[in-house]
Amino acid sequence: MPPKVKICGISTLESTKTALNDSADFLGFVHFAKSPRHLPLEAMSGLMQVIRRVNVSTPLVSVVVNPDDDLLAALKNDVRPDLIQLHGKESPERVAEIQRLTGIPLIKAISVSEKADLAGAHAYEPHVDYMMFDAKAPKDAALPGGLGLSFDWSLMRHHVAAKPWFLAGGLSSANLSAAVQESGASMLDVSSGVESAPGIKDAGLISDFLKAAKSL
Ligand SMILES: O=C(O)c1ccccc1N[C@@H]1O[C@H](COP(=O)(O)O)[C@@H](O)[C@H]1O
Repeated sequence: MPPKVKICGISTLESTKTALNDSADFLGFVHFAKSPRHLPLEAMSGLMQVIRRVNVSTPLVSVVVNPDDDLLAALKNDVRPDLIQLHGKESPERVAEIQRLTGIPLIKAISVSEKADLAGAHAYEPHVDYMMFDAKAPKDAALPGGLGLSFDWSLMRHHVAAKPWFLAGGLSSANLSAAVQESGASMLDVSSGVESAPGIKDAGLISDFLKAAKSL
């Protein structure tokens, strides 16, 4: 079975069309002011409404970082994504609270640089539908993800998980086969690996990535 793919950091209808034509399994939209992929909530909501007119089956994911209750209320009441991806330093208790507050299925991203980072993942599992494992950002980085950095994929090999998980960080059409082989991932998440410049999605690279993943 080929891995499922989430194309993340989408901000235009053009890249949405390419991703859907080539059978992306999830589409991600980032709301984080420091990101070159940042979408204000109104724009995210508008784009999602347009997408839903032509496609109701592909889950649409709002990616946020340490969201406060006001942002969660806006996501729940106005944007209404299928999933919320938490890509900050949210504690397991906060994730449980976010689940209660929104009722929206969650993806929790964990930053990984060494095996010990994986142990903390289990505490989140009761509160989420999916986990995500992404490379740990450098201390001085402006973003917690979307940096095109990978981690040692073999760390995932013996990870026993109660929830399905995405592998993220520095993936591209050139390395995804090795990443799947080394990590055992059945779900992939990509952003900068399908861009020509930070925040600029490239139709050819999106297509290449999806075709390479679907051919595994
Ligand atoms: O992409 C961003 O700008 C971003 C901002 C804030 C939180 C998360 C973000 N991106 C997530 O990181 C992964 C991996 O990115 P990459 O493929 O290494 O560029 C991306 O898919 C998003 O889920």
